[in-house]
Amino acid sequence: QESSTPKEKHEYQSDVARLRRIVINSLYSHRDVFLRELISNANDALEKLRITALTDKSLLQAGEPLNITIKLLPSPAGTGEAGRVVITDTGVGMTPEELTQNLGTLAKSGTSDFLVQAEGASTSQQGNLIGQFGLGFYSSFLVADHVYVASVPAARPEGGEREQWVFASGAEDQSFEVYPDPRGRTLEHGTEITLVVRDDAKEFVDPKKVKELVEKHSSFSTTYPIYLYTLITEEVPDEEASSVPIAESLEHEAPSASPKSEADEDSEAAIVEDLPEESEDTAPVTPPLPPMKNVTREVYEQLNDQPPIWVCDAKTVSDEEYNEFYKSTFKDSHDPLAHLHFAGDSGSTVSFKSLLYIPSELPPDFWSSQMSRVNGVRLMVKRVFITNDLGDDALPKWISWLRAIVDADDLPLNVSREQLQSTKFLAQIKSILVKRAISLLQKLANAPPSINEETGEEEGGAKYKEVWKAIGSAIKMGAMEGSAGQKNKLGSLTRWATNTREFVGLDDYVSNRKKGQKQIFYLAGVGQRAEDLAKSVFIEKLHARGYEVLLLTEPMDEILLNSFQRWGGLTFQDVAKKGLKYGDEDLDAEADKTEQATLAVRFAPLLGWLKQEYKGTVMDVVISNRLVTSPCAIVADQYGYSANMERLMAAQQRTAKDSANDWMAEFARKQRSLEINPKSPLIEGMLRVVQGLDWEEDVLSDEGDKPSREITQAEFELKEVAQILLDGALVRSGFEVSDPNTFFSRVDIILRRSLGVSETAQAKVDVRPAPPVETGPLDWNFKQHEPELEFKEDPFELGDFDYELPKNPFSQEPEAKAFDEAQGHDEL
Ligand SMILES: Nc1ncnc2c1ncn2[C@@H]1O[C@H](COP(=O)(O)OP(=O)(O)OP(=O)(O)O)[C@@H](O)[C@H]1O
Repeated sequence: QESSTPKEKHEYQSDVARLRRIVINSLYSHRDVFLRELISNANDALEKLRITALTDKSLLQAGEPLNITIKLLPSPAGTGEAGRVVITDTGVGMTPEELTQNLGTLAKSGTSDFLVQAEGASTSQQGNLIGQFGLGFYSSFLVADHVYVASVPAARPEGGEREQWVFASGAEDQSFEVYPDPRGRTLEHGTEITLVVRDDAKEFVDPKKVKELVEKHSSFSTTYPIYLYTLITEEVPDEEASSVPIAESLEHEAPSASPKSEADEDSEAAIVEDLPEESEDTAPVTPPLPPMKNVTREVYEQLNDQPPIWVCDAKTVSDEEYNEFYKSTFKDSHDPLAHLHFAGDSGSTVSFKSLLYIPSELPPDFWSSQMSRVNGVRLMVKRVFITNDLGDDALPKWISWLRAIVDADDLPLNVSREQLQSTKFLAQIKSILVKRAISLLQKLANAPPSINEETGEEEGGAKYKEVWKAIGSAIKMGAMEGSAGQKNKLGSLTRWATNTREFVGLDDYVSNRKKGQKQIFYLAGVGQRAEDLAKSVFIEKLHARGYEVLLLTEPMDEILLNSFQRWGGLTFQDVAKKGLKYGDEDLDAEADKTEQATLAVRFAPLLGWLKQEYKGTVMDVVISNRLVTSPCAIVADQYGYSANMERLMAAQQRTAKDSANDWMAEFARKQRSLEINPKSPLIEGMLRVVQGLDWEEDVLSDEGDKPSREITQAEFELKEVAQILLDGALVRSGFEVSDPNTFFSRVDIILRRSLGVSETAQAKVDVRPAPPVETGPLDWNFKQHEPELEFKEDPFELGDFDYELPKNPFSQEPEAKAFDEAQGHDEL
């Protein structure tokens, strides 16, 4: 394709060069995808033409063929090329401007982000990433050194004629050329892509290989015929060179004289048996061989003459075929997790066939994108693509991950989306798809676990684990915003981790409840791991008693559960809040009551003292029924925030600051109680100290917050312990301590006391300051190894830092000098 016409040279957009490099680098072992990509582009161009021709009749004359042809051509001798693959479609084609724009730049959104990600990834990760991004035209360079794209637009450009132009580029080039095709017009309209195949990719010029690839990747992906054009050279008798016409000479000769194929030999063997035996001396007459010559024929063979997959009988289609069809149609490099193939009736007398797929992950922009009208439903009429934009009848956001083909039999071919919308068809289709997808999910979720005999792996229920991992959060979203009917079905499909099991449905939880249990217990900790939540102080007694607790780790979990209000007749109970009932309290009611009454009397002094101590911080101090080993916990009241809710609210307030929220948060913070564990030795110890104090009368006569009486050393120390106990309870219960510095200073004192170390002794601080400010010029030419900065030995003598600790009035030691900030800095 040498041209004498002046060629316009264009630099590739820098992103294109980067993408081509990644494609070529990472996909060497998946080179064969190039054919799928180019066929997919050809299919798109044909669809585009057919659809625009519905409104602009001038674009397509009646009877004009819409098809794709793959030609495999040998290369001229001595060129060093392995051959050429030429893929031609009779689609919309491109103007010279479109050739430059479409093939020289990347218009895809998110390209830059993708490139940054891909460049930082390993080669195999790159392969995966690219699979998701879509390779498109640039995959040509996986097998070709040079690519020529000749194209004629179907539409006449404004004020001009339709011309055939060429886009040409080498695999290594930083630029490409666009010029009028020196061959003139060879195409009516459409695009012809010529790949000059590299020597190491010569397998792709082999018809057998190409047939195999089309069968594997593309046979179902286009409804337009794909033809394979090959040149076949055969040896045939040369009639002209023969004096006797061959047909005539054969008439007189024995069958063995004709050039034989293997089949001929077989049939001849069969005939020989029927012939009368010849005497040994009758030698067979050997006829003269006719002269032969090589004849090259053009052969067109349709590669996709089978009907599209969705109209086939499901029994005749293998899983692999379903998966291949999915990957090429929906441009996904991963197999789908499940499919459903069914025929239906829309309810408005339109019958249709449909094929649904659950992809292996949510689309990358699932959470970030606004509701998109265009999603993964491809609407066809009589096998011909109509639209993938269902307008207002697009699938709801929660299920927009669904990939589906819907092919209606009884609609006119030239129907437009607007016309469809005026009928009820689209709305009916949408509701049928959602219903069917939910029933597919239910089937997977309820499949009993079974063992695959070949692999020995668990199947059935295991498949749903994969599905849940991939789209579980979308199912939760559906359960939250779906209609009442959907809410229950989707709620049944949700799965949770618990303290005893990993993957539990709500129905399963309910049937596993203990006698008398009226609550579904849950504990929420957004962003935490379920196994860490399972160790929470709030679960210890429930766990020890054998109750199951749902562990919620995603932000919407708690809101979702509360939106159900009840499940299977049980209410939901946050175990970090008041109101926890085991349901068997009545069984041992008398014994329990007596024990509670005894404990209440015994611990009354401690409860009273703690209530006084924590006044304004917690609402109440009570004896706990939920602790086993931990000494205490902070429990939110019904209207208070659990630690989880408090964190969520705090995150929200950072974005939406308003005083009503602040007020609410402050109110909620106060709605909590401290529960103490009467069985804990620490609590027992505190009780003993309180019993030794003489404080009750003082407090009763006290009007202010601070008792007017003298505080003894024992009470002072108990106050410190009480503060640490409260902060510890907050942390244990997942809350934040209000002032971590004070908390740790207190811990510090207790540690010193237990070690017999002075409570006021200061740490010796000896810090070498940074050298003086650099005044010399900046050296931009950094050497690989910069010389080490030199410091003088111990250049400054620093004064000791003092660290202020809360002062203990009972300490026998002289008071330490307070840290003077200004003085400290002066010294520096
Ligand atoms: N055979 C063709 N006929 C007409 N236009 C084409 C053809 N092949 C490519 N194009 C144009 O070139 C553009 C870029 O093609 P490319 O294959 O790189 O990306 P894409 O098809 O948009 O995306 P992807 O293939 O990744 O889904 C296409 O959007 C289309 O406009």
